[in-house]
Amino acid sequence: MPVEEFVAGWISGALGLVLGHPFDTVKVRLQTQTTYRGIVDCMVKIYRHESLLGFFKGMSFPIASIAVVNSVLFGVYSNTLLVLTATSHQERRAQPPSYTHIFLAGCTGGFLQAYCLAPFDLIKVRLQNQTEPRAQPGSPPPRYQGPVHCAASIFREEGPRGLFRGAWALTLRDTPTVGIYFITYEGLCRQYTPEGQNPSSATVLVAGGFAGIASWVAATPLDVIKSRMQMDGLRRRVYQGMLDCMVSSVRQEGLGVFFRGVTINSARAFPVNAVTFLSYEYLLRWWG
Ligand SMILES: CN(C)C(=N)NCCC[C@H](N)C(=O)O
Repeated sequence: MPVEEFVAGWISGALGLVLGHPFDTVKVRLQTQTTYRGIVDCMVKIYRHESLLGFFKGMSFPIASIAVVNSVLFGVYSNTLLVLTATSHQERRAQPPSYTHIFLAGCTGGFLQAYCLAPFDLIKVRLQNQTEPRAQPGSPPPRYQGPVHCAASIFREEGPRGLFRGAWALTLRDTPTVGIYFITYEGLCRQYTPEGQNPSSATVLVAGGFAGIASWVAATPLDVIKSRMQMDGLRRRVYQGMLDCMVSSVRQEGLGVFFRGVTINSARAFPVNAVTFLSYEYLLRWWG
């Protein structure tokens, strides 16, 4: 099994993650809290109360976990294509796989990465939602004092299954949308690249960026539900399950609730995935 795809997936994912984390914090707050009037209001409040560091809350765990999550995503995607089409990454420009194969390989990668991602994503969302400024002498400490403390507290208070809260919504969010992610990327690269050649850097950047936007727009409804399920149980359980969360969110906030955070999600998705695909492609060409 070729391992380069796993390593390239890890490095490219880490670069994208650092670039996109501040946007991600704003998105999570908008999806789960009702105190903000919009993106700008949320950004100003975070900056005023929590300083620039507020935007980077909850980033250390995703950085540590990206090695597993993104390498599973890209590694499983590429190796599934290898099984389906008997072509390696280098051979795929000359013998392009069908869109059905790309979609199936993307869904497989999305499904498996969701399981690795679930506990890390939960901890990230819980930490991002802590609105207290950095600990100051005399002020009460925030509920979670860091990722390890957060993981241990969830384990103690909610049991081992608590670490997988929201995992179903996450799996449903990622399985089809990662298929969309790779189809959009490949489709755009093929459109703007002469047959048999490698796409140029500009094409990779644009195709990666739009793949990010297309997949995140499709993912936003379940992203909202996933974030709410992950925050549920913090004080008391509000939702009986995913369906109950959907129904009560729509009852209280209307259908628009499914598109909470879609603008910031898209603004984040473009640069993150442009950089992710560019570094992924170049690392593989370099090693190839
Ligand atoms: C819509 N979804 C779930 C995706 N497209 N997932 C693939 C990876 C996305 C990238 N790490 C990011 O954080 O944007």
